Amino acid sequence: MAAEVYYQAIGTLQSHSYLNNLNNHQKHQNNLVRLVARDFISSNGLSTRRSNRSGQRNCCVIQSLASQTSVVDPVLSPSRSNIGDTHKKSNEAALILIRHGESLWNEKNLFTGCVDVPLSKKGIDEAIEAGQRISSIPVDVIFTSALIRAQMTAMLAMTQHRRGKQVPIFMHNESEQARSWSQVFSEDTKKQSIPVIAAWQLNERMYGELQGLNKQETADRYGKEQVHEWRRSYDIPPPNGESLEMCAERAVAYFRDQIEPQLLSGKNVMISAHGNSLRSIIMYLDKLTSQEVISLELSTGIPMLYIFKEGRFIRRGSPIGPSEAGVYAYTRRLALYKQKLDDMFQ
Ligand SMILES: O=C(O)[C@@H](CO)OP(=O)(O)O
Repeated sequence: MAAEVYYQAIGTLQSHSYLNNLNNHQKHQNNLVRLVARDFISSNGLSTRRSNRSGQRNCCVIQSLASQTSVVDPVLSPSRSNIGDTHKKSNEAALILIRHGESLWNEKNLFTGCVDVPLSKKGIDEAIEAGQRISSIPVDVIFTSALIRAQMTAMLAMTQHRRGKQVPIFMHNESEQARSWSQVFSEDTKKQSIPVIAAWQLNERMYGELQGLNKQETADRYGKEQVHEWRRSYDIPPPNGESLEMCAERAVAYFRDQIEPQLLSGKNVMISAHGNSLRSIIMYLDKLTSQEVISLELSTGIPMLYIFKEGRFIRRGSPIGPSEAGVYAYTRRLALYKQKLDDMFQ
């Protein structure tokens, strides 16, 4: 008999907490659940029918055509970690995306774009909480934008990680001198570090002449619809700024050229970036259309986990907390990593 699984019951998929659309929250939540379900289904050879049971509007019922719907993968030891494993080539890796915590300009409701503004007090707390949520997920390499709010978020989050001796270290490759002056001369110390790579290509989309303007005042002046078009349409740029499409050209190209090879080699990657650079990357990962991406909203400081496996990205939601069992059941590799951390810190 075919097994029936409610989408929300697969581990603890928390896509809804990742979304923060103030006006159409529920509608977008349903859309995203459908989109994620569609991807899950296509990557698992399943078919769908919509539940008509009351109270389950968000649940896309997945009916397995196969005899099982297990999300547990073959045994693979965790990739390089501080707990004594050697780095093994693997076709599976974790990918964590985090939009930076609230910045001082988010707090003031100002268009920020490429202006380099730090986190607010609330943003600092959000980054620390994000770190707690992912503290038992392996991270081998970190990519951040060149902007301080994304870098603060990554570093604050990593202060919460249970990684033991590993230390995140910014790579300075901007010149030969920077490279040479930041060299590490101990192989052991190198093994105990997590490279942090800052790339301008992951920066927030450049907001042109809107940078520094108040979002509400701009809507009052130019009209809500015009401002919504500037903020969320795919291919309409704000005055002298980048459209999401333009932002995607550099952010997705960077992801494909620099980040995918890391995942392919089995390294677990964290990316700390921005609302729009991440929307463009998620559009690529989840194969969203230019219509679908309009309703994709990301909250500040909420991490999202993907599993990269056999060339596919499988969205696994946002871990609620470090001990959330469901997240670690996604793959045996994650479960083993967490188990080793638990044993170490007993
Ligand atoms: O101001 C910005 O840079 C961005 C993200 O905060 O705003 P928006 O919500 O329009 O994408």
